[in-house]
Amino acid sequence: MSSGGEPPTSQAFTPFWIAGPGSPTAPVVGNPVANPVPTSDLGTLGAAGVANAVPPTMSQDITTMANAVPHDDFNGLPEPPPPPPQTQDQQPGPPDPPTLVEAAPPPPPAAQEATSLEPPQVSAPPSAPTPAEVVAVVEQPGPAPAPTCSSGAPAKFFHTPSAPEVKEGVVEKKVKVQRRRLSPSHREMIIDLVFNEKKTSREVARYMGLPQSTVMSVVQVFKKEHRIHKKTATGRKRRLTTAQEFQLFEMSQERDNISVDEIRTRFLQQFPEFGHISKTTIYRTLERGKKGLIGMDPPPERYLEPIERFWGFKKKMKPKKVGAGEQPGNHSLLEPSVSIMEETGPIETGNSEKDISRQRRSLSIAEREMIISLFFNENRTIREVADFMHLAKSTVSSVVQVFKKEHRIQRKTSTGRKKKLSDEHEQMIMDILSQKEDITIEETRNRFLSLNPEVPNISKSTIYRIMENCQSKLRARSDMEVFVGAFVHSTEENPIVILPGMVMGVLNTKIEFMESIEELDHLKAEYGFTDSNIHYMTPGQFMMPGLVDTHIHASQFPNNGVAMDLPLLEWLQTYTFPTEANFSDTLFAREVYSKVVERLLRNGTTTAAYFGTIHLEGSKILADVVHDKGQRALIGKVNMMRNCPEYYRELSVQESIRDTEEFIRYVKTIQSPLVHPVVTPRFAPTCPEDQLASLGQLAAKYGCHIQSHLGETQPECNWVKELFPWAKSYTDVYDSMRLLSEKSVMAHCIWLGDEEIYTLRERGVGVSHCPNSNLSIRSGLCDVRRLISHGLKVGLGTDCSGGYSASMLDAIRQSLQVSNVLALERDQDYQRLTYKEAFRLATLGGAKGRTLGVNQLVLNMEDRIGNFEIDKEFDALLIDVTAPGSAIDIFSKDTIEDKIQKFIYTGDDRNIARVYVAGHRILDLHNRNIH
Ligand SMILES: Nc1nc2[nH]cnc2c(=O)[nH]1
Repeated sequence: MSSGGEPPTSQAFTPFWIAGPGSPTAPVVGNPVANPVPTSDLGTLGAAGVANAVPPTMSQDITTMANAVPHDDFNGLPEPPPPPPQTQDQQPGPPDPPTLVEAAPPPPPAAQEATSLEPPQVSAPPSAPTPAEVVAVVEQPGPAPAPTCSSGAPAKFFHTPSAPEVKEGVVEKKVKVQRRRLSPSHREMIIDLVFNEKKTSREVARYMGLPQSTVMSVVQVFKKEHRIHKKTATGRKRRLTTAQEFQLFEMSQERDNISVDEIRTRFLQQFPEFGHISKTTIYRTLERGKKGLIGMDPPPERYLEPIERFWGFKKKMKPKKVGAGEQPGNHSLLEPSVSIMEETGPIETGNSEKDISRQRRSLSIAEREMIISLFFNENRTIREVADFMHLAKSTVSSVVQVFKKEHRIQRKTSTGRKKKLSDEHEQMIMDILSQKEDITIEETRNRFLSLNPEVPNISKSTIYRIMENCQSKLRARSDMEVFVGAFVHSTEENPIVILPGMVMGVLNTKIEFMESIEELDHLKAEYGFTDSNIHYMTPGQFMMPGLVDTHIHASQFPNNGVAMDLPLLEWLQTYTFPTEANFSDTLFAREVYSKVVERLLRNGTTTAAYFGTIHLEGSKILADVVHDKGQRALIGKVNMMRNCPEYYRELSVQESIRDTEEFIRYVKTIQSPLVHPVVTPRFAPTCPEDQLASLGQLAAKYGCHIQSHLGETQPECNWVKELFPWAKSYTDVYDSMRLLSEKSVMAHCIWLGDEEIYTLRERGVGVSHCPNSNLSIRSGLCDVRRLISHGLKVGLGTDCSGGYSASMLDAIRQSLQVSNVLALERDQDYQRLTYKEAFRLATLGGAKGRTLGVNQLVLNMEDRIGNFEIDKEFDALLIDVTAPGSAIDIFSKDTIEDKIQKFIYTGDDRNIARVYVAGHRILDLHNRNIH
């Protein structure tokens, strides 16, 4: 248990700035709003805290607050200098960075920047913790991730091949690979790379060190066995070969102004067999070309380890088997084809039936596959194949004949006719496959055979076939979804881009293509989808990216819409801490968290950065609920241990770090690509230095995001000055504790000096602008224009329940109103936020600074979500401005832009017809089906 005990039960109400130390009055568990309570912790608040905590009166109105912000915009001025380096003569500094008991592993990339900073060279403040007080983050290996496949198919359908057999005595590694017989695991690897990873046979061949024809023939045999025609079982487009990719890229380089249409025409002239190629494929290839990635595909990670083992692996060569009638030196079952071609002459053959069949039998599997491939795929004649492979024509012909026969007669393989499995047996295999996530084929076979002793054997490829059927059934449900109609999103260059008359394809989790409607037939041909896959949007519908709430307290949802009468510090003690204390009750936690996640999804929030409470179990429940409901999220277990009530605080730094580490590990074991832990020190006043420093280390150790509050109110800022007298600023407190990095999100950031803004920018920190909360509890007017023009990443947050609405549409509107108010107070040149910019803040996020290079999402997920770029995850909302009963009125003269604007200003959840996260439809208004 994290909580420091049960809340006291007195219902008396005394504002905490009136109540003296030792007069803790207590909340009632249940409805803290109806029974507002003072802090029980005034003693720790300190005199200055009390003085500074006096709520700002209404005389501290908009004018004074706005003017209090140092607002020299840097528009038109040279880039501001970076924050000056700290020197010895500066004020007393932060405590020494904590020492780890055991060396922490090198920080993950995102944390590296912060970690590599020099610690401030200043003397320790009076309250500096000793190293022993700082809790060490002890390295413990996390659980190994279960195997997954990049195509998103369940991990159970793939298994890592074991190291292939290698013969000793062969010098060239490549030759060594080619000379061995293909093991079943190699075949599976080939199948996996081609069918699941969509690698070309050339790429696979190069990667595995095999002749391309061998790879092709394995693929061909597999396709035949599984009756896969031209297109693969996934219905996925045919891939370009590396040579074709090069061709496309070279064509694009020939002239500056060459059009994609022209490239396409020329490409199809050169490769008429290709039939159709979409513009998306061409764009994507050109992109890869520009980045120098063509031909550079790294192998999927899961194969690196076995392959490395393979390269370093020396195995004793098996004694060469020489079959009856075979000449030593001629090729045998163990002799691979390449060495035969390179090292031996043609095989001596007689013409008798017996000789031919003996020769056929003695061919290696790879050779037979090569024959098949050359004959069937490359359309060589028997004679050409025989010449090329130094074999007798009759041998080649007999292999071809047998292959033809075998594949016309169902499931007859080279090992002889297989007994067809009964339907019950097939079903049993499917059951075995689905019982365990990461089951291997070998294990499946063993289990099956032990359950059915009457079955003498079953081949791996039969299991593969059953598995493949199983998979295609699974896929059939989630195969490509295609949307036709209007799309709206933001890019770095334009806050709103409207794309009417487009067609977008979504495959599994990602956006596969986005093209003009004229391309529909091409795309159908290329991807093999039909009208049944297409959703045609009505004129009242459009698709937009999912909304991203960068700051929300899930645990404050019970207070949503109440208790707005006190300013931040009093509001926390009176309403918020008592409410959060209730989350020691796990049933209550589940009830609230289910409701808040559903509410957010209904309102189109596909990604959220959540604060939970200090409770470990409750925070785990939040992660579970989010995962179950399919939302993308960062989940934080809150850390706080001072200046908060005794009944709601962590008891020690050790406990805080231990529980937080357990929480991080727990979230990681969920193994969801969507749900991640975020280290969450509540804010500086509630966290002493040693706790902050240990949390900084923990975040670095696990490569976690970090979230907190910064510069929300003036009393809070004054208080921080007193609590951390050594710090240059509030921001410096977090910076000194290694809490600022590209993965950090700081909420509010209203009362920041320029130096603090530079620091945030240098560290790549994202800012969550929470306009509703800033107005509702009167914290101040955040000048977002100032933050953006200084190069900060900014997104929007609802900050429920400081803000009274959990809807991001409300956050958009309030951000515009705050900007309007600022504009009224500033000179004429002040650039208000436009509705388009606010839309971008709520989806992609904003960053004008060129230091970051690209438009970065506050949650550091810009490579995955935020807009409709190809290959991004499909997090999207289908908006219907004509939804029955909605608050929007549409007229015949309304343009698509009017409709979008009306939705932003007057729409609500009734207009959000569907919600998609990572390609999954998790809400459909017509079915009301949040899972
Ligand atoms: N708005 C807001 N600010 C905070 N600062 C510290 N805690 C909180 C909180 O819960 N809400």
